[in-house]
Amino acid sequence: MGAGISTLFNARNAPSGDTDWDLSFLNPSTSAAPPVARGLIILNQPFSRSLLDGLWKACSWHCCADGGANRLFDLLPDELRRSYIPDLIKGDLDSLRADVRDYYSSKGVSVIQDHDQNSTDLMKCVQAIQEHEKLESREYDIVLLGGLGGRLDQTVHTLSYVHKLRRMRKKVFVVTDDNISWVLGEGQHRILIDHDILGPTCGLLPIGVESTVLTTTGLRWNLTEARSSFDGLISTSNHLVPEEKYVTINTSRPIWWCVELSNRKD
Ligand SMILES: Nc1ncnc2c1ncn2[C@@H]1O[C@H](COP(=O)(O)OP(=O)(O)OP(=O)(O)O)[C@@H](O)[C@H]1O
Ligand SMILES: Cc1ncc(C[n+]2csc(CCO)c2C)c(N)n1
Repeated sequence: MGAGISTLFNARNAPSGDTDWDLSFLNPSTSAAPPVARGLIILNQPFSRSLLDGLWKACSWHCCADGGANRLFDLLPDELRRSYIPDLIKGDLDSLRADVRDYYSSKGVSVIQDHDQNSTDLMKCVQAIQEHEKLESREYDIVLLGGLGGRLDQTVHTLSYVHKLRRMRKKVFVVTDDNISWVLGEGQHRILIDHDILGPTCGLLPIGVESTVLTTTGLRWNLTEARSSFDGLISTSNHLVPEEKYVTINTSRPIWWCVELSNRKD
């Protein structure tokens, strides 16, 4: 594959469909300054302190989707709460508690109520990050904390919405205590694997497409020009190979890729 290290953090300018992925922002022991701007959207789902700490540091803009602010507030001890002040709380605000709203308002956080009943709080927050990008004239990768694995309708919404966001060529990662996952657009991908934080399991999920043709390297059960579909073959419970530095995936259509996060329980 043609893309070298210099394009690692520059996927938007990479040749279409030829993308390198670096997840070093997940590793708290990686001290390098963030090479890209990232926005964190905290959704209303449980998450651990260690996951929050890592993602908070990796992102320069922080937003809570409605009840996501309750999660942030409740997870932090009083003396630490003031070190984790989001830039924005946004949603229809049917979940945000009054005490949480009062606390963050008193710290100067914008709390924006959007009553639109045709868009979810997740969508409202992505809209906010787009507005922020315009103001700052720079693009942000997006990290969603939560959104998979709770209510099935919300989970499918996250899968669908992030699948649709790929058209904007944004990097959108969905992170939970169990997984990091994102949509690989059609083409060739090379994913740098830090075995200290990723694995052992992973999956390639043909959600939102009729079918896709996959060729992989770096997995225990590789695929070669194999057609995958929701109604047919799906690679679940696959494994990373400990000796392999990269996983490569070629896909003819967009596909959800997920990889387990290790050492994340606290
Ligand atoms: N059980 C869940 N499973 C998965 N994601 C969730 C769940 N609950 C909330 N979320 C995510 O967190 C966001 C904020 O949720 P919150 O509970 O504050 O509002 P909601 O009324 O449930 O969501 P919405 O208004 O978006 O329908 C949601 O937009 C969704 O992305
Ligand atoms: C066809 C259709 N189905 C469901 C909803 C409900 N809905 C979707 S997003 C949202 C906002 C939640 O904060 C609500 C209530 C709708 N509008 N249209």
